Parts: sequence; structure tokens; C-alpha cells
Amino acid sequence: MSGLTVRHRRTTALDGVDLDFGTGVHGLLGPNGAGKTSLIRVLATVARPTGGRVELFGGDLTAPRTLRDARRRLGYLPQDFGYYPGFTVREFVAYVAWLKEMPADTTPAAVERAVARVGLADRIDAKIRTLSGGMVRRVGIAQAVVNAPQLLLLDEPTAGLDPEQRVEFRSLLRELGEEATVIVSTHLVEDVAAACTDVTLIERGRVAYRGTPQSLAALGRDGDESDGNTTERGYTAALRAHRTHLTGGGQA
Ligand SMILES: Nc1ncnc2c1ncn2[C@@H]1O[C@H](COP(=O)(O)OP(=O)(O)OP(=O)(O)O)[C@@H](O)[C@H]1O
Repeated sequence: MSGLTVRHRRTTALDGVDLDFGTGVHGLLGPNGAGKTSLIRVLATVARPTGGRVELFGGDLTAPRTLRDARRRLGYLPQDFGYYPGFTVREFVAYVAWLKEMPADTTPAAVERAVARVGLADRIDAKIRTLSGGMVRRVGIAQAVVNAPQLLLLDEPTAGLDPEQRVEFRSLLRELGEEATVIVSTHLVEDVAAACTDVTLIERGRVAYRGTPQSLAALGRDGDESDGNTTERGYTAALRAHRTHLTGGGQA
């Protein structure tokens, strides 16, 4: 994407963002309201940019053919994902597969595979309304991966997962990132450190930092240990540097 701009009335959510993403797990970090969701929504083709250019799978997103092709090839877990509580897990994931125009003959096996990947095989025929919040979140991840997407967009996927599930989920992320482009927004710096191949820090609609989790951690290596781990301190240092830069140096 180049010059990507998203405005909501008078708020500028993204302000001329240039980024490209290849295979791997890309973490999007940033404070509340930084613009992470706006970025993911554009890539998921559910929001139209106000300005700039976005290419997905080699085509410009404004072309109807690219748009339709992209929708089949991507997986998306929104922050608040809508589902039908009366559907079973199997029915819901199969419904999403149908929306993505997956071939009917391969759908049942793909649904079972996706549900097994998130550790819900034993609840596949349970109605979603009977599941816990963390399990519903995992159904959200299953529906996002059912079509083995080449681009997987996850907005706060670890919210509501317990620590054990988070650890399992990170290993699923690493596995998915071996073959696909995975973009994951999170507030949890530890998710980034554990699962991401690179990290992009968004602040006030701009890219404040991009690098590996290791290089982000290096920024926080010299800090006070009572101020969190090195990645958290690196995050704070990168944000601070960006804010200083925005205000013309030294006055922030
Ligand atoms: N539909 C909307 N209408 C008006 N303003 C919006 C809308 N969606 C987002 N915004 C504003 O755009 C900015 C960026 O929001 P966005 O949701 O992209 O941030 P975020 O980084 O995902 O935040 P969070 O971590 O809180 O989810 C914020 O100032 C937000 O208030």
C-alpha cells in the first residue's frame, strides 16, 4: 500500500501509510485509536480508503475482479465478529466457507480441519451460544482460516483467550505464517515477541516503527527492569521517539 489514508469525518485514522507485507507473521502494535483496525479493515475489503493505493495479490483493490478474488483468498477476524448463536460451530464455519465460494465437495473436510486447528473438534456440533467467550473467539479464528487463506487478517485475536490458549494460538500463528501473509493487531507486546516475524508500530495514523521483535526489544534493553520486559520498554521507547519526531524534536 502507498499513501494509504483513511478519514472518518474529521478524524484521520490513517495518514499516508506506505507498507508492504510478504509471507510471515506481521504484528501491528499501537495505542488505542492509533489506526490498526482501520488498516486491517481496508485490507479485508470492508472499508474503502479515502486516498492512496492498495494492491492485494498483485492487483489494484479498486478493480472489481481483484476485489472478488481477494475476498476468496483472504481470511478475516474482526474485533467484534458477528455470528449466529443458534448455529453450531460446524454450521457457522461451513456458512463462511460458502460465503467465500469454496467448492462444496471440499468444504466439509476443510471445516473439520479448521475447527480442529483451534482445538474445538470435540465441540464442533455444539451451538455457539453454549460456548465460553474464549471458545467463541476460537470459532472466529476457525472461520478465518477455513479457506486456507493466503492473507489472514486478525484484529485482536488473543483478546479473551486464557494464557494456555494464547500460547497454543501463537504456535498456530507461526505455523500459518510459514505459508501465508498473516497480519495480526494486538495490544499484547508479548504476543508480538513470541509469534511475529516483524512488527509495525502505528501511532496517530502513521508508521512509527518497523523492524523485527528483536530490534524492538533492543531499544528497551537499557531500561529499568521494573518497567516491564525489554520488548515493552522498546515499544515505549519507539513511541516516544516518534512523538518527539512529530513535534519537531525534543519538545514532546
Ligand atoms: N467509524 C468511525 N467513525 C468515526 N471515527 C472512527 C471510526 N472508526 C475509527 N474511528 C477513529 O479513527 C481512529 C483510529 O481508530 P482505529 O479503530 O483504527 O484504531 P485502533 O488502533 O484499532 O484502536 P484500538 O486499539 O482502540 O482498537 C480513532 O481516533 C477512532 O476514534
